[in-house]
Amino acid sequence: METISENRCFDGTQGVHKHPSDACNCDMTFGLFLPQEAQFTKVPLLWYLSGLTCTHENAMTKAGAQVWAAEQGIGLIFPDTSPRGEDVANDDAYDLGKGAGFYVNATQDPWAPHFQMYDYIADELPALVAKNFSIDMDRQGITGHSMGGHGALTLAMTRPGQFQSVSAFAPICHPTNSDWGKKQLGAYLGEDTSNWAAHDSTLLMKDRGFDGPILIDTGTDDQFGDLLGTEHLAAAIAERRQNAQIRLQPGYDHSYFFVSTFIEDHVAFHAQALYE
Ligand SMILES: N[C@@H](CCC(=O)N[C@@H](CS)C(=O)NCC(=O)O)C(=O)O
Repeated sequence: METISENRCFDGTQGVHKHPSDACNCDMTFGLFLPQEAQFTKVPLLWYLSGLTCTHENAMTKAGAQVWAAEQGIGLIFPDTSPRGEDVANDDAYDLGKGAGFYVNATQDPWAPHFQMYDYIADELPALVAKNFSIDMDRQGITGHSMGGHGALTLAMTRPGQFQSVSAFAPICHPTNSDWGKKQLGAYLGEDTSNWAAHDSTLLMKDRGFDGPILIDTGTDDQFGDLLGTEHLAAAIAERRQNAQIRLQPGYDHSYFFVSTFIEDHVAFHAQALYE
C-alpha cells in the first residue's frame, strides 16, 4: 500500500492511499479519514459508497463529513466506484463501466476481469484497512449516495453482522425495475434476472431485511427521482416492519448540496449505533 497524501483535518488526518487489488486486478485508490482518537485507540468505521461518475474524491471533498466524524470519533472510508486503468473495459455512457461499478461482481465479458466491486468492498478493502490502520472492525456502519446508496443497502443486507447500521442518500432502491439498474445488471451479470435479486434492496428487504437501524434521505426535487424507486423500498420496509426511517426532504435535489446538508444526521445516526 502506498500513501498518496495526508492532510491534517479537524485534528485528525485525511489520507489518500493506493494499493494493488487482487479482486479488481488493478491499482485502487481510497480516502480514509481518521479522527485524532485513532492515535491511541481503535475507532469505529463508516463506509461511504459514492455514486455514478465519482472517484474516491467526490464525497471526500464535497460531503463535509469529516467535521462530524471528528466530533463522534469515528473513521470514514471513501472507496472508488470502479476499477481503473488503461486495460479496464469502459463504455461511452456515464452510467456503465468506469465510475459505474454498481457494487457487483461481474460475470460477463468484457467486465468480469476487473469489475469485482462487491468482493472489493465486502472483503478485500476491509482486510487491508484492518491490517494497516487503527480501526475496530467489530463496529462498522455503511452509507452511500445514489448508486452508492444502492451499494450500502445491498451490502448491509447480504452481509449480516458485518455492518451495525446502514443509511443512504437518494439511493437507487429497485434497480431490477429501473433504467438505473436493468442496463448495468444485464451488462455485468447477464440476462438471467434471477442473478440480479441479490443486488436489489427492495427485493432483499422483502426477502430478509436488515438486523439494525436504517436511515434514508431523498429529496422531493431529485432530478433522478423516477429512477430511484424509493416508493418500492418504502412499501417493502412497511410490509416487513423493518426498523427504518425514510425522510423525503422538501426541495432538495440529487447533488452534494443535498448530501452535505444531511450528512451530520447520518454520521450521528451511525455513531449512536456503533457506540451502543
Ligand atoms: N448525468 C449526470 C449523472 C451523474 C451524477 O449525478 N452523479 C452523482 C451520483 S449519481 C454524483 O455524485 N456526481 C458527482 C458529483 O456531484 O460530484 C452526470 O453525468 O453528471
